[in-house]
Amino acid sequence: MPSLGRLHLITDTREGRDPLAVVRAALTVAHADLVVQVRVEDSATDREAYDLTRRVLALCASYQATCLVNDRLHVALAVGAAGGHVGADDLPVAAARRVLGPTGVLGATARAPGPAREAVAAGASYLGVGPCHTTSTKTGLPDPIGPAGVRAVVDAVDVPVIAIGGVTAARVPALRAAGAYGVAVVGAVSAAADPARATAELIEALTC
Ligand SMILES: Cc1ncc(COP(=O)(O)OP(=O)(O)O)c(N)n1
Ligand SMILES: Cc1ncsc1CCOP(=O)(O)O
Ligand SMILES: [Mg+2]
Repeated sequence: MPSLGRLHLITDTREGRDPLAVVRAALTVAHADLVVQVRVEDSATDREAYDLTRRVLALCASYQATCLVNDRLHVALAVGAAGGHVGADDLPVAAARRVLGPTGVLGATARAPGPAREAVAAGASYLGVGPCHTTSTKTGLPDPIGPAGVRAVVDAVDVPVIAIGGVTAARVPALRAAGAYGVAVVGAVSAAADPARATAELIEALTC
């Protein structure tokens, strides 16, 4: 498997957002360092998810960037994306691994060392760990775990840990110091006045 990018941009498909414009802007800066995870609203149809993912994948292909699909692994397979990401309400990690096959990139959400170890044993190739900080992008989340919570998971597994939840460029150094391999963001790029600049700041923070 090629090495995983350190900056994961998760699409924001809420009303009034323009996910393709944001992905395009981020790719012009981050190129192959970017992983784009296509995440649609639960209310979106599979056809909508499929159409968006095809377009994101085409953009990613121009920059040799990686495209993953959140939750809907059949969409990932249908478009030929590199893999997908699952959490507690999605397919179990072992089932997701069977769907994607041995070479697909499979992310799994984990917030604590025990579940993190289980996810890796079941076939996760990286872990999304958080929420690290408070976020308004997703509701119903448990309390933030902070850099110390990230460190606890990092110490328990031997796969890349991607910190998620309220991540900004200013918060990257503490997360990296805690052992995070990379970060996943929605708002830090999608809600920025200048998504390309916001991407550059995140990349810079990740490479320091
Ligand atoms: C990199 C990364 N980490 C965590 C998540 C969250 O996934 P999940 O817990 O399944 O929640 P939803 O995103 O599906 O609402 C993620 N998507 N990516
Ligand atoms: C999908 C998800 N899972 C945990 S936090 C989160 C959203 C992160 O969004 P933001 O980067 O805007 O805080
Ligand atoms: Mg999910």
